[in-house]
Amino acid sequence: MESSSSAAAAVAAEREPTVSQKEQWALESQVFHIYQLLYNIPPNSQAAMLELQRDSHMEYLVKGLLHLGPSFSVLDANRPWICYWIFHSIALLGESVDIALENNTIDFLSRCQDQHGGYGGGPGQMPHLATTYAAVNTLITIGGQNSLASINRAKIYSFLRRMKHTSGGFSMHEGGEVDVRACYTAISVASVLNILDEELVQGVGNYIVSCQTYEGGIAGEPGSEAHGGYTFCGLATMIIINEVNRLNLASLTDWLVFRQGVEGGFQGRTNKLVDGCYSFWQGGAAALIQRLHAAAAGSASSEVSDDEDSSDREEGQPSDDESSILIRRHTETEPLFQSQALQQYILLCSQVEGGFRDKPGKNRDHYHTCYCLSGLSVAQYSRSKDADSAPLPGSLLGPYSNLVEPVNPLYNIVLDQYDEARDFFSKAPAL
Ligand SMILES: CC(C)=CCC/C(C)=C/CC/C(C)=C/COP(=O)(O)OP(=O)(O)O
Ligand SMILES: [Zn+2]
Repeated sequence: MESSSSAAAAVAAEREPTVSQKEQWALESQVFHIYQLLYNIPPNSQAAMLELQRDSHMEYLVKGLLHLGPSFSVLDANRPWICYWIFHSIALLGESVDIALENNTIDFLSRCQDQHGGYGGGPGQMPHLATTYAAVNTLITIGGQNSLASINRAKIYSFLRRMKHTSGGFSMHEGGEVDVRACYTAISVASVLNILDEELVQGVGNYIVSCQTYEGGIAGEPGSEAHGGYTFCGLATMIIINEVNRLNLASLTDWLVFRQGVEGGFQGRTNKLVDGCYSFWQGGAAALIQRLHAAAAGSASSEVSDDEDSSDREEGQPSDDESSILIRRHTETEPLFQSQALQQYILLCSQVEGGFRDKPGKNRDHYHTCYCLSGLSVAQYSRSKDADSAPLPGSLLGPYSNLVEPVNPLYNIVLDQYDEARDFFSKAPAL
């Protein structure tokens, strides 16, 4: 029988931090020390500042919706984006808004829907791929029959076909620029609405491969500089169309991991400053690569054969098996980035009283609030075994109340809402 003193020693040894935990703590305190010096943070304030200020964020977000007015009458070509940034942030916080506000938003977005398909920045405005992506993601985030059924899939399909460009890519709008963002928004919308087919996919992979640069990241257009925003868009698109292995994933990964700065946040491109919004663009891309590794290791092969039935798929439509595996099953290995350091940057440097910002010295806005919270989610769940299982102990920075909802990183939609939409559109009639 074990003596009580050796049992106590065993317990103490179990509690003894491992070398890697000690290294992690040393790194965290070093990073915090840098913040204190840079941003004049008073001593002993670390714990309080590491808290997610949920109430003040909700207040800021709801005020943002009310500011759009009862009929969203402000003159702005970005209104579907504002809706997405706000509704997605609220969903990440696990909250919802008044039903009247939801109905107002559904009604407003219906009025942005063009009679020939796609959504514009406001009623009567030209349909645009970016605002179409934002409107569709908002309606999925609101969820429910009214919201999902308000999307005219057949007309969106015809809009997407009209935006298809001879290069294989897509134009953002009629006569507009062709770039990786356009490929992503078109393919993401088609995939989530279950209207993706060979005609839409044709040539997209070639176009994106031509945008991967010598650095390893992906540029907006062939010949331009690799950038986090476009790297996320290109990588997610290639996964959705099941052509991700055509990218040089080793050099993409190399490029990506070196974009995390000593401050803990990510920069968008080489030699630029870190910025809170890249917490998602780069952090989300890292999460996708991490899941590709898990899928390649075959950890999900049994799940595919059990759960996924591709027999009722439209002929010519790419299988979504690969992307489903990716989302459902993570990896048990360490994340590709310093997840705690990223959470520190988001909470200590980007968070303000109500909302998030690029960096200290900048003002908060809804775009940065959305992408900082999305990045926080990706970081918190970066060591979870499955898509919706709780983060492993030690991977959540700050109190448990900091935990936000998990997302499907391919679309950046909260997982529950994505699941509802997937189910809804899988039952929708074929076009
Ligand atoms: C879904 C969708 C529409 C995605 C958009 C992706 C995205 C954020 C692209 C970034 C565009 C870009 C080149 C910003 C550089 O800005 P900058 O020069 O001000 O910033 P930097 O100094 O950080 O590079
Ligand atoms: Zn930014």
